[in-house]
Amino acid sequence: MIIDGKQAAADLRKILTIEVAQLKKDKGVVPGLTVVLVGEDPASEVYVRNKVKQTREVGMISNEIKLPNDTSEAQLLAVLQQLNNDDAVHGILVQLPLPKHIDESVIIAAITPNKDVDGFHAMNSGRLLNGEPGALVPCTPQGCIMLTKKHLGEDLSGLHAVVIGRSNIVGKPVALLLLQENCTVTIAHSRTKNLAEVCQQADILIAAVGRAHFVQASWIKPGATIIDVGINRIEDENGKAKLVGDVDFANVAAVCGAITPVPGGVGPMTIACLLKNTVAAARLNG
Ligand SMILES: Nc1nc2c(c(=O)[nH]1)N[C@@H](CN(C=O)c1ccc(C(=O)N[C@@H](CCC(=O)O)C(=O)O)cc1)CN2
Ligand SMILES: [Mg+2]
Repeated sequence: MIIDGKQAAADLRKILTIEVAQLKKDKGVVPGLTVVLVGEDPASEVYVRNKVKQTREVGMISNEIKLPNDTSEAQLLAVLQQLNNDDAVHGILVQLPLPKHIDESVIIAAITPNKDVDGFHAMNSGRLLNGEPGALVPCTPQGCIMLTKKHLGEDLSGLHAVVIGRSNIVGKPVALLLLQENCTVTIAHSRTKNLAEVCQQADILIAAVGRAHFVQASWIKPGATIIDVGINRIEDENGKAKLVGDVDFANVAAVCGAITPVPGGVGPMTIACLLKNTVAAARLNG
């Protein structure tokens, strides 16, 4: 079975459209998201355009602030301070990656935690770690759990989940979410010994390594659920640019029980969950 992330994202946006209308009716609050883009990375420009468009489509306010590549860290911090103080802005997102001369951790730390719709601020990762209410949870990990449940249902307890990757943005938070779901969780990474054997134990395998076609069919437990977070641009046999995941899709699909495609899997859920976090932030701040 192929898990359709595009459809799941459209379903979530439909629910959010109703919630946004309800929030406006009951509280007079229209959630507002501001996305800050520094520089001209072409992929980031596409993602930001899609974020702005989809935010508006569900009835929320969306603003984009485009800054030149040579924006200093201090200038970006000044923009964030203004947004932190603006009551009409419920969610703030700084598109990553930032130009090399800007320290991402300094920027993430400068966003008011209750407006941090990416869920990257230490206050939000701490809340997630402690299982506290009110955490804004990173979007891609939320999407991974929703897509896993599309196939396996709501109860994941007792299943062995293996996460390949330990980034603050995907690997660590998705492992914490799986633990909240009562999974037995293994975090594997570039130094893990016997990675194939570790993956063979997985009922749920989350691949977030950033290497095209890295996960092989021989690593897969028959019937496992595979969530592919990778977005790798490669050339096909005719030299044409092509987007592929971290999983050798064609061969793994023959062994597993269900798998997310790339494109059309986790990617669309990342933006839908950003909209969900913006509604949550409007409830926290509104
Ligand atoms: N501040 C953030 N920066 C980045 C994040 C993030 O969550 N917050 N994640 C990624 C980029 N990203 C969103 O920003 C993102 C990546 C991919 C997709 C997506 O829908 N992908 C499509 C394919 C699109 C294509 O052709 O390129 C898919 O997989 O079907 C959405 C959002 C890094 N930066
Ligand atoms: Mg940098």
